[in-house]
Amino acid sequence: MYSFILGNESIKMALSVSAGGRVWRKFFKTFNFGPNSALKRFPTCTANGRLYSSSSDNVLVSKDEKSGIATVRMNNPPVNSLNSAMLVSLRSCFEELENDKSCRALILTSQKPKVFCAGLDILEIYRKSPDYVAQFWEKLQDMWLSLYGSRLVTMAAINGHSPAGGCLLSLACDYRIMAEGKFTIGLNETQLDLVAPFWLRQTMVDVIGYRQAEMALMIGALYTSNKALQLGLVDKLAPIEDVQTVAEEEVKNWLKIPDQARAITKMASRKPLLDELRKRKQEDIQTFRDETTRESVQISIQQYLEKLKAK
Ligand SMILES: CC/C=C\C/C=C\CCCC/C=C/C(=O)SCCNC(=O)CCNC(=O)[C@H](O)C(C)(C)COP(=O)(O)OP(=O)(O)OC[C@H]1O[C@@H](n2cnc3c(N)ncnc32)[C@H](O)[C@@H]1OP(=O)(O)O
Repeated sequence: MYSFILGNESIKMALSVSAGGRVWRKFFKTFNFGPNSALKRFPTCTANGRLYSSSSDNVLVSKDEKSGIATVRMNNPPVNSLNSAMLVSLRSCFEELENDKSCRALILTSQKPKVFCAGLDILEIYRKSPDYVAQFWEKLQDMWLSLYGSRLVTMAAINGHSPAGGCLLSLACDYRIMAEGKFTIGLNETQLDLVAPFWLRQTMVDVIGYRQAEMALMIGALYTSNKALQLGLVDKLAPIEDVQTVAEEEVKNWLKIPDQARAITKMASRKPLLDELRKRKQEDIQTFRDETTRESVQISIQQYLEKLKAK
């Protein structure tokens, strides 16, 4: 019964041979997984189990065939900022791993220690056309839907700074291990005169609770690793050189839980937010386009960029 969850077809197969099939059938009927749901897609994994067909090397993937644990390393120097190409590569990588029946978990980390991800590439929203920023935002939404809605165990191995979009990636995972030391994490959008969208704000609330999230979001707080651990924004700390090993150990613990029960439980708790974004996708894109192209916001972004360069 507890076979991998690969897509609708294999779920149906599992149900038909299972004594408890009726229960699961009722579950899937009740939750009516949407068109983008990881649980609904049919797998298209390659014959030899190797995957990832991106033509660029901004995302590096390695997979341990025995354990089914894939490591996804962001590789967009100098700071892994999320530009359009990066968002497309990440999404395609997450989807390919999702559809690889031998993959059970993914660890998301940075190829360049000290910076996990500097967030959205600010240049992608500076003096760009409304259509361009709209397309950019949709790429972010799609990447997030694929990571947050993944059937896999997803673990963020945060081996450096993780502001804004870096924190977004971390919050979309199931568990967060962060490097000890001077590194920071948080949703600092308001410092750039930006407002985090509802789906991102909600993940912060879900992880650290309403009061702390409300405060953190309003002041655009960036927390040190220690403070982040105290708040529950990350789950564990490790010396920077051990973050990957600790993540692998933690994943192995998670993989002791039967995949199907774990994934269904995860989806049951995440489905409302996934559905809400799917439903309000166009409205969310429009808000982003209108907000970011506003002259006053463009001036704030320009000032922020100047501050970054002058650092
Ligand atoms: C529907 C909703 C409607 C409206 C909402 C609108 C928007 C919501 C968006 C919400 C989602 C997420 C938003 C974001 O992610 S915004 C990005 C925020 N990021 C940051 O504030 C981080 C900025 N960077 C840093 O603090 C540091 O770079 C960092 C990560 C601590 C690393 O420090 P260090 O190693 O010292 O590296 P440098 O600072 O010297 O940077 C090297 C180089 O990279 C440039 N750079 C850094 N970060 C970015 C970035 N995010 N985008 C583009 N470029 C970046 C930096 O300027 C340096 O460039 P140089 O040319 O000087 O080498």
